[in-house]
Amino acid sequence: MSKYIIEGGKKLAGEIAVSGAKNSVLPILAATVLNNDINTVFNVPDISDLKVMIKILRAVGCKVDRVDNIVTVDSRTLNTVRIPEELVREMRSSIILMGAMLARCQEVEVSYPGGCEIGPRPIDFHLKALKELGAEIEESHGFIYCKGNNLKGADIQLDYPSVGATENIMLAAIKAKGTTIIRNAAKEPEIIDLQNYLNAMGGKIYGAGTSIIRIDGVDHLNSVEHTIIPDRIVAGTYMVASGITGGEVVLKNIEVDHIQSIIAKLREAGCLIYNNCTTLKIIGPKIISPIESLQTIPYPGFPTDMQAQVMSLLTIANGTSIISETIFENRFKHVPELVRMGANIKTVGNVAVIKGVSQLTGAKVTAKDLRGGACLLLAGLAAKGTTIVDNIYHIDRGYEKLEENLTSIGANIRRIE
Ligand SMILES: CC(=O)N[C@H]1[C@@H](OP(=O)(O)OP(=O)(O)OC[C@H]2O[C@@H](n3ccc(=O)[nH]c3=O)[C@H](O)[C@@H]2O)O[C@H](CO)[C@@H](O)[C@@H]1O
Ligand SMILES: C=C(OP(=O)(O)O)C(=O)O
Repeated sequence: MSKYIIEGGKKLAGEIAVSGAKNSVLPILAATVLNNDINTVFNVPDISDLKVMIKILRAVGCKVDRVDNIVTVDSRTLNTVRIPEELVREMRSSIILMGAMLARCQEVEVSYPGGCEIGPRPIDFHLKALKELGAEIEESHGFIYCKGNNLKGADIQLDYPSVGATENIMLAAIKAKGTTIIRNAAKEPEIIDLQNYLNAMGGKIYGAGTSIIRIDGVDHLNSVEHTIIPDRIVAGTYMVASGITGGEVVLKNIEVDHIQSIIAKLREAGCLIYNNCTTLKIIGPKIISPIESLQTIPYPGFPTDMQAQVMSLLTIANGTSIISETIFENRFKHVPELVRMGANIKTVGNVAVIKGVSQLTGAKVTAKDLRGGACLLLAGLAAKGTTIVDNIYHIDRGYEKLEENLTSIGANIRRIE
């Protein structure tokens, strides 16, 4: 198993260009199966989840070419509606293929998805919504068989603004007869990116970024070229790297509007942040201030995908911080690992109380999920001595050239296989 070895205590300084967003590229690549044509996607991050998505697309017969960060998918050769179980289980986003394949082939067979171990992650909203569009769904032995010869637009009320369910409905409804309305839709920037991709294909979708999305079904979808938005969570992770090391880091290729909630909390922690629309400089404080209350909330609230990374910063704040994780039931698996490094954190249910300590110390710790792994790496950058982070395949799911980027701004980090 690959590991990171980090010698902590180096101030980071320099410039990093942020990659394309994982949580945008995966649904958009799933959407390439919608038409019978060739689609090109730019600014694709080099992460392991992308490799899984490419394998899935090839497994259903698409021809996929990847040159640097450009991926071309020829979906004219799609030849099966069965998505291989071993690939679906590797990655949560594979479930988004359900809506896309249903729209393209009127049929799909898929197993329950994988993803981070951050809670049960049910897909009942997805299945209920697809049924409302007219799909017939059977579930047995962990497989879902879905048929939809005659999908019809529907008025769908989501119980929660689920990102994945909103995406699945957009994909399934794009070719349905008539109009679909999604109420209480997710408003994340990745939903807007998906709408832009689908509309460039000839879709008629309106309202992404608000809580009501309208999809007017169309008959034909054409070839498309699309550039993925910058990854707001990768940007946030590098911002914490600068903050926790008292560094001075400039980030390029960001969308400042997408990270306002992260900027606000890092300012509360004492970081100095200067930005224009696409570039941001973050200077870490000499003394990190605690954050009295941080709650993870659907966009534009503070993202659950940044909870662990900000917790690492608060472990060395000058006082007590409180974090409430409201999206996922089990997203504190990094806590016992941070405690091994000398952090003082107590959790009660979905609330973590973090009493800042003056210094973390290097230790051998294990990544339990993607962002929790990134949080341990960040803690290692600030800790005294050597930190070994095990199971970094979790981190590889979502970060491109992480050790190269961090080394280029002064970190002492290396990967051993
Ligand atoms: C709202 C939110 O922040 N969503 C995050 C979620 O998206 P992802 O699409 O994975 O999850 P959802 O947005 O669907 O889930 C939000 C909440 O709804 C529940 N739920 C969801 C679907 C369903 O059918 N039934 C159900 O009960 C989930 O258990 C969770 O508590 O994880 C991604 C990866 O970490 C993040 O990038 C997204 O920002
Ligand atoms: C948990 C994450 O991803 P996934 O939903 O793909 O597991 C994440 O991006 O933080």
